[in-house]
Amino acid sequence: MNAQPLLSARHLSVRFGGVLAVNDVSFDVMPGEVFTLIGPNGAGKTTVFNLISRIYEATTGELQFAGRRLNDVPPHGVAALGIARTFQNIELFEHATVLQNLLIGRHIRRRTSVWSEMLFLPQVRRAERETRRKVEEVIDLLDLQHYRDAQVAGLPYGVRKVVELARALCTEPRLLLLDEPSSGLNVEETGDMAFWIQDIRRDLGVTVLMVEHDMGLVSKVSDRVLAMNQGAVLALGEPAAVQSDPAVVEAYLGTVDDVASLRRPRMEAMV
Ligand SMILES: Nc1ncnc2c1ncn2[C@@H]1O[C@H](COP(=O)(O)OP(=O)(O)OP(=O)(O)O)[C@@H](O)[C@H]1O
Repeated sequence: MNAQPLLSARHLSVRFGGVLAVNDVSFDVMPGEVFTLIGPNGAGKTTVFNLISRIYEATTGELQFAGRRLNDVPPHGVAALGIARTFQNIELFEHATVLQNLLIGRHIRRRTSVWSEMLFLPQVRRAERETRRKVEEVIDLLDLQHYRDAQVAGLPYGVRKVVELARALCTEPRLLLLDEPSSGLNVEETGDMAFWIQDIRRDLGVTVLMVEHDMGLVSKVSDRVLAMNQGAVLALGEPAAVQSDPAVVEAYLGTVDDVASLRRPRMEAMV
């Protein structure tokens, strides 16, 4: 693994009125890894994503992406830097086809000017061919051939999640932010999602930063996990170590005493 982090967060804090949504959070995401944020509801995970996407402004702290300070980049400049994201609630053009959604997603990579587009100059034709090639590569990778010309609105929820993933990949990101990729999926679809994430990392070399609640998926695909609670970092390390960390168990289930009292009735029921 390369020694330079792709994404670096230092002492990030965000305050919304009286709520300290993110409290002095620091972490590095290394190139090629799958790094996952976990934590109970309201822990601050989505706020961290919104800081990286530049939707929110940090109250204090710094973000760097590929050695560049992110704090000064406007929200519309983030994708062009090589950061793509999916959302907890899918955000696609419902009345367009899968292919059209992917072509729109790809469009931000285009470097051709309006004039050259109007005149359909050779560089525009080249860019068009390259766009098609990339979109078809993503369709093949995520096995979407069957849905290429289908309207998004008519697709099952699980397929729409994969289309959203595909659209993010069409921008050829270096960092992919996945906000709860398993939300709304059944067990089988969640298993498929784990394979897609592993394929994306292996075949495209894309670094993944994910927020996820499903611990099965987290354990399967993550290299490292950062657990948060009430805005602050609780634990950082390999998935199994973080999940068994007493502070993490307590944050999810209440105090250690609460956990013990939850267990007792079941033990008694067994005797
Ligand atoms: N725009 C906002 N204005 C005010 N408070 C906010 C805003 N966004 C988030 N918060 C608050 O910040 C805290 C952290 O919220 P956040 O959505 O980041 O948590 P989360 O860990 O992503 O939770 P979940 O797992 O439920 O999505 C919560 O108390 C939330 O109410």
